[in-house]
Amino acid sequence: MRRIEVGGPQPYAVEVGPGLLARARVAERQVALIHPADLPPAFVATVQAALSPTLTVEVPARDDCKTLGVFSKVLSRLAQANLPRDAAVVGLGGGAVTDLAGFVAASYLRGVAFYTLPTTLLGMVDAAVGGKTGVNLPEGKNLVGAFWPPKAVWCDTDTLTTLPPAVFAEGAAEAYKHGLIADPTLLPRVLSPDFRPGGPGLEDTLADAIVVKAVVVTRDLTEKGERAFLNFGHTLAHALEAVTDHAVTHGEAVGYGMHYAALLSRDMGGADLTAHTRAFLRWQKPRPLPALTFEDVWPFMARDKKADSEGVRFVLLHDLARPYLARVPEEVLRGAFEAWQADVTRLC
Ligand SMILES: O=C(O)C(=O)C[C@@H](O)[C@H](O)[C@H](O)COP(=O)(O)O
Repeated sequence: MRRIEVGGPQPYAVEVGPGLLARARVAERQVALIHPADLPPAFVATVQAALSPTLTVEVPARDDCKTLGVFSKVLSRLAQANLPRDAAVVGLGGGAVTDLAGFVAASYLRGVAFYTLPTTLLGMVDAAVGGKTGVNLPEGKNLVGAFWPPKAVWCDTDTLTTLPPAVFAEGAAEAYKHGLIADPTLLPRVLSPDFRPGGPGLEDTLADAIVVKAVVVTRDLTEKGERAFLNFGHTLAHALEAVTDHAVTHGEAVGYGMHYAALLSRDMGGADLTAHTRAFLRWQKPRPLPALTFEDVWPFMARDKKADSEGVRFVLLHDLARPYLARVPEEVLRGAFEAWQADVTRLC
């Protein structure tokens, strides 16, 4: 069992280990439990037994739950149950549902307590930790939301054994990203055969990947500075998700997006780290992309949240663990896009 402390205005702990769904405890007397429709019923039953929720709300799976329509319906369910302000919202499931549940918690009665029980690798390494909550708009990913940190995060590693291998591999993209931006020891460990559900390398590699995020969000909860580095690969990734209406999953898109960001980093004068991002794509084996042009993705990249009034900014790497934010000239963006397309067509 590993315990990772997250500091900042509202400190909390992330616990990583087996059997945690049954051990979840909250201080609040009333609880709204939110989970996706495709979650194994045994997970829901275990958490219901642990927390005796006032109501349990099932929402559509994956990003289909991250809409203003679903958000509004969930809020109505809480209001119809007269859930009071001293209640808690608990998000159980993958990153999409914990993003939605957190935004519900941040908004209902202007804010109630929030807890996360991630059941996917992506949720554990990334989405359930750090307090970025929200939903998508047709115009782009996560365009509406709030910073609303959880009071506790329980990563029950037993849940990972039920994941299809492709879903586990999706989540590995965020752990690999933490290796590229901060802790290069993670790079071989994520690609190692020991890093698998039930494997000997799982708990420590997962926990060390979470530590990277915990350190950053402790220092910069609301992304005034270094938190933006956690967005490495996400400018193209979010565009791929939006332009394909989420047919490309977040983890696949991050794998693709990291390779684009590595090409941009090289073309802007940084070290050539593309062997790492190619190795990751070979390992992850994302589904092939539809044919896309730069013009298809550019409108979505232009709405990226790292853009300021002077335009879009990308997270690039001078070298491993040396991230920085930069504006990139259009000809460099286009050139790297062509190189990226040639690579991903060959590799994936
Ligand atoms: O926590 C962060 O900060 C991140 O950027 C981590 C990302 O991996 C994550 O997907 C995040 O939700 C994206 O944030 P966004 O601000 O680009 O929507």
